This record gives sequence, C-alpha cells and structure tokens, in this order.
Amino acid sequence: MLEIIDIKKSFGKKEVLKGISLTFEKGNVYGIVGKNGAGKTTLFRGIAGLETCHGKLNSEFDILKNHLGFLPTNPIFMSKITGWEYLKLFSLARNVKEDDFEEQNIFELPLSDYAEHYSTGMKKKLALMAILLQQNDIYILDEPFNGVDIQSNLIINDIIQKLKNLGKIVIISSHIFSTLADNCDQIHLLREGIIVKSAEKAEFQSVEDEMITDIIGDKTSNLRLK
Ligand SMILES: Nc1ncnc2c1ncn2[C@@H]1O[C@H](COP(=O)(O)OP(=O)(O)OP(=O)(O)O)[C@@H](O)[C@H]1O
Repeated sequence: MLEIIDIKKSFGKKEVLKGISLTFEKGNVYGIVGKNGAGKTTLFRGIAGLETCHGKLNSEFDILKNHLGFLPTNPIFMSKITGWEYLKLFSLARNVKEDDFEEQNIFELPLSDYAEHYSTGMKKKLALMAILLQQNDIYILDEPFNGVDIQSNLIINDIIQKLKNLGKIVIISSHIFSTLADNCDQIHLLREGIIVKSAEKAEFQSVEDEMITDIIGDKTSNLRLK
C-alpha cells in the first residue's frame, strides 16, 4: 500500500499541488487525468522523491525509491551511453544480475546504439524496459502511451495488466482517456492541483464527460458552425 497525505508543492508563488491525498493498493492500476499543467508530473515526481513536497507519504517500504520505477514523459539519457549500458545501469542499481537483454528486448530496440540517438518512442520504450528489469513493486508511468506506435501501445497495455496480476501498484497518467479506462481500476481527475473527482470503473463515463467539459468547455460553439 502507498498512501499520500495532503501533498503540496509550490514553485515560487505558484501553488501547483494544493493538498492531494490518495491511497494506492497492491494489484491495482490507477489513472491520473488532467489537462496540461494540472500538476500530474509534479505529483509523480513528488511521489518518486524527485521533487520535495510538503505532506506525508506512507508505504510498507523503508526506502520507497528502492521499490519504485518511474517512467518520465520524456526520458533523458546521458550522452554516449548505449541502450544496453542504460539497461545494465538500471539493473545494477537493483542488484539484478543480467547481461543479456536480447530475450527481454520485446520492443526490438537497437541496444548497441547510443540511447540519445533513439527516436522519442524508442527512448520511452528503453526507459520502460529498464524499470521493468528492476522488478519494482510500484510503477509510476507518466504518459506511457504518448509517442509510441500502436503495436507498442498494445504491448504496454499487456505489460500493465501483467503488473496488476503480479500484485504491483501501477499509477499512470494519460491524456487519452480510453487508454486509462481500459487499464485502470480507479481514475482520479486532477484540476489545478486538486483531485476534483475519483471514479471506480462503473463511473468512468462520468469522469470522461467531466474531463471533456473541463478541457474544451463550450469553446467550439464560438466557431458558429452552420
Ligand atoms: N520546475 C518548475 N518550476 C516552475 N514551475 C514548474 C516547474 N515544474 C512544473 N511547473 C509548473 O507546474 C504546473 C504543473 O506542471 P506539471 O508538469 O506537473 O503538469 P502536468 O499536469 O504534468 O502537465 P502536462 O500534461 O502538460 O504534462 C505548470 O504550471 C508548470 O508550469
């Protein structure tokens, strides 16, 4: 179980997270939806310990970061590091003794090439593969479907379901509601740093409707289409 209590974060005078409290249980997949700038990445970075926030974080793990894999929206790689070296680095960080990543290379990445030269989608797939090799207990995936092709989308869906069945905690953000609806047990709508709605599967449609209103409102009526 992972519990966050009254998480707050400001950048200068700008209050980005205004007191977020959520509970994440093992074997469940959670979605966080919200428009650009709602605070999704800041929340994720806060949970992952990459951003200092006010509030409390409870988990069964002594050192949470040793059990948590975070997939950033746009993974960044050191220069002159190959895909293989990146995977090795992440494996070593968790004491996973693995040298031959070819079998696990389900995205067929060119592991001997420099990671910085990978395409956007390939970078994301490499970063995902790295945290999966670590056998983490908690996975935080920031926009995992963004920038990857349809085949990889299906593979990522399958991975999320496998992680769920293995009893992991998976938290994902997406702008594409349908990908969350397919995968998640619970979805939280984040608006301007506050969770304004939390929904179980049966209520997903109402969250989607609310999200559409939140994002576009009645803007298109200004076009006066006839
Ligand atoms: N390091 C920072 N310094 C100042 N402001 C920041 C910083 N990081 C994020 N912000 C601001 O915090 C707000 C929330 O940003 P965040 O990236 O968390 O939103 P998001 O919901 O992930 O958006 P997106 O969907 O575009 O990724 C934005 O207004 C952003 O400009």
